[in-house]
Amino acid sequence: MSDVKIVSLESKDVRFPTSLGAHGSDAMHKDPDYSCAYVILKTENGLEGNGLTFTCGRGTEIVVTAINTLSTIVVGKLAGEIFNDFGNFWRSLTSETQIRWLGPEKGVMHLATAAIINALWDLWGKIEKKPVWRLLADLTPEQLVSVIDFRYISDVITKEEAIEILRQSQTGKEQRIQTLLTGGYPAYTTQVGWLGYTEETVTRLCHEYLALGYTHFKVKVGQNIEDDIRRLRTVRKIVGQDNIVSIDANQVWDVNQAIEWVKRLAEFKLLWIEEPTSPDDVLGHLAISNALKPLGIGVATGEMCCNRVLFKQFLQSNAIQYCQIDSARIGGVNEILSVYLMAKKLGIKVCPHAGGVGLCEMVQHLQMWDYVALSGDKEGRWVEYVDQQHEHFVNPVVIKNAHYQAPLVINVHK
Ligand SMILES: C[C@H](O)[C@@H](O)[C@@H](O)[C@H](O)C(=O)O
Ligand SMILES: [Mg+2]
Repeated sequence: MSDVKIVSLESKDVRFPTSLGAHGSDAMHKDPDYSCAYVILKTENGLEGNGLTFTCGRGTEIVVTAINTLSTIVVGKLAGEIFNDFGNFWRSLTSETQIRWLGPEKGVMHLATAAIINALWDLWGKIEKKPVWRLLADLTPEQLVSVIDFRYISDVITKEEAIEILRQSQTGKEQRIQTLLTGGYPAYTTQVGWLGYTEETVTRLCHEYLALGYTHFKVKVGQNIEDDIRRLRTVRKIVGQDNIVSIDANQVWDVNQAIEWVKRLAEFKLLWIEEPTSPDDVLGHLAISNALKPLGIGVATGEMCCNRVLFKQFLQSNAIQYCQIDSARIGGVNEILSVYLMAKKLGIKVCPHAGGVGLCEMVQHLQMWDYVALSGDKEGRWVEYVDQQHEHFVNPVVIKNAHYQAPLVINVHK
């Protein structure tokens, strides 16, 4: 492991005026300006680790300040010192004796943690000269588990159990790597259904994405029931009955309102309703899930789930059927791995949230690792795909026939 020192951390406030075109708009976030708080770690031998967390415009400066506050815990450390004991380093970042009061392990501080932790994984990948999915897949079960902080989740999964699950999942790994390298990983798209798009735009985009090979489309709902019915009718007419349609309300409803509203949309044969209510309301999601089960509609959430503890409760109580981890919301790769392990143990599918700025670029690595080294399964799982802001990345995602192509090389930006 490299003994190279991390000599600086720079954080940037990067914003794009996407609200001008209503790109990314939903019932709750009517005018998002896709933005990010971006982290650049530099080592003494000239390597860079890049990471980010996604934001919607105003307030990004607060996340940047939080990153700067945490930077003293990272700068001056040897990379090897961090990566050889990553679980404990993660805990030192989230349990700093005074800063912890600002979270703990949630909100702005956890977004900042995610940006720093993701930059560290990028750096580790560059040191090992491997894309992160491959770095993860090549770690032994013991090494992988050593990056995770099991505090608060050991009642559901212990270190030893996690090692055992990972050991069992080694069977067939090489073959799955080959399958991934040839076929990629399935994507679904939300690009067709932003709430602020006109009927004409939705129609055009549905045709376009159908022609690109997509089979699963997500539509924003929740502002006006008549509009939702009209829009879903349009989408269904174009994509047909055999393709999949899901909906996303971005937390606008009360629990009973969610049940009533979604029942009125059930005729459109929906796979899931995403974020029907508050992202913290485990029992509310359970009530919605129970009410919609007879209609064949699942419940999905996760893009604003604050940490592994809340994910534990959603998974434990069967309140959700689709677990939507987000690469930049909880405390970065280390904590997300613990959610994948709990989901695997409890038999719940992970379908990551992506889009934003750089979320597709980051989360593809985690889902590819999951396929290769943990769940071993792609059936009924997709990574979200949104066609925005990819051009700003040195290694943008590559999608072919609605499948994410596994990143192979590391192009280091100089
Ligand atoms: C404000 C954002 O675009 C959200 O609407 C978006 O992340 C969305 O919830 C999604 O699932 O893609
Ligand atoms: Mg969503």
